[in-house]
Amino acid sequence: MNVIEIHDLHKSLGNFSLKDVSFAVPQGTVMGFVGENGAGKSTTIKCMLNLLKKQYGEILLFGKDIVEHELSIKNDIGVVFDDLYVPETLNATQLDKIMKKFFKTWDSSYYFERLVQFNVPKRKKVKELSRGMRMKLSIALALSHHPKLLILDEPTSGLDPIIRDEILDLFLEFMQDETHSILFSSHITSDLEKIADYITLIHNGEILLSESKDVLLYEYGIFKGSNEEVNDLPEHAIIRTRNGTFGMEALVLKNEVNQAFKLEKPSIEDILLFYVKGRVERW
Ligand SMILES: Nc1ncnc2c1ncn2[C@@H]1O[C@H](COP(=O)(O)OP(=O)(O)OP(=O)(O)O)[C@@H](O)[C@H]1O
Repeated sequence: MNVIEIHDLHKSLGNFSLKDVSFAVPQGTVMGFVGENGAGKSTTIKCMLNLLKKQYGEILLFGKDIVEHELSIKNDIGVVFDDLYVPETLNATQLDKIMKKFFKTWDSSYYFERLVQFNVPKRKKVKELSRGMRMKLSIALALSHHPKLLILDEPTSGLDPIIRDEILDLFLEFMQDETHSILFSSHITSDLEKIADYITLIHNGEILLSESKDVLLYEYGIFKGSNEEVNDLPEHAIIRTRNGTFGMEALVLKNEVNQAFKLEKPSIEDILLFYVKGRVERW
């Protein structure tokens, strides 16, 4: 079963548009949603949460249309944005009282346990918390009505590597329940490499790739050589090519290439760069 299904989503904002965006997130998995600044990640997420009205297309969460079933669907979702957007003079204890009113399933004792686990002070005002603390508070708020799906829009951007790592561990802990799922938008590919099962790449409002991370990491290879050597690769093995520092580079399907060609193992970042900056043809 897919917890998220997006079919042909279209949305224009000024000069920018999402163009027939389609992808799915299977239950029990983490989808890394990646793209450079302005690629359309937040616009897609806002449409998914019905914060922005789509022009056409279909968005199903837990198999139900988000526009028709917004309230019931939102009970099962936890959302974390790139910052904590609540009045800055409130503290974590006051936020508990507010959240109780929004969610029938709000679990105060679970929330306060998370604050202790994440070392977030209960009585400090939001404006007095460090950025890392605010994000941890944001995650505690997103988790404490026991959602089945987390939608995370750049939750680790602007954080140092230690806090980022701690936060990724919190998401991995959430994934211990096999019915849980995450959509994680980021442009930090190393975070996605650590946590994601699938990667969806958006570029200029279009989906360029949506694939299992293991397929990308273990079935793709990079060949570096001269133009003539790249020309010797079988046509159907080549996914993208680009100019390298010394000649040409080709992203290829490993199994389709003769072992005489020495291939390097790509990182997720390499693959994304090939898709965004590379060419489909050889030259
Ligand atoms: N309200 C708006 N009116 C006009 N254009 C908008 C509006 N909101 C966003 N945009 C434009 O839409 C494009 C996509 O923005 P979006 O925030 O979805 O990108 P993103 O992939 O989330 O980028 P980032 O990583 O920088 O957050 C950008 O070019 C942005 O300037």
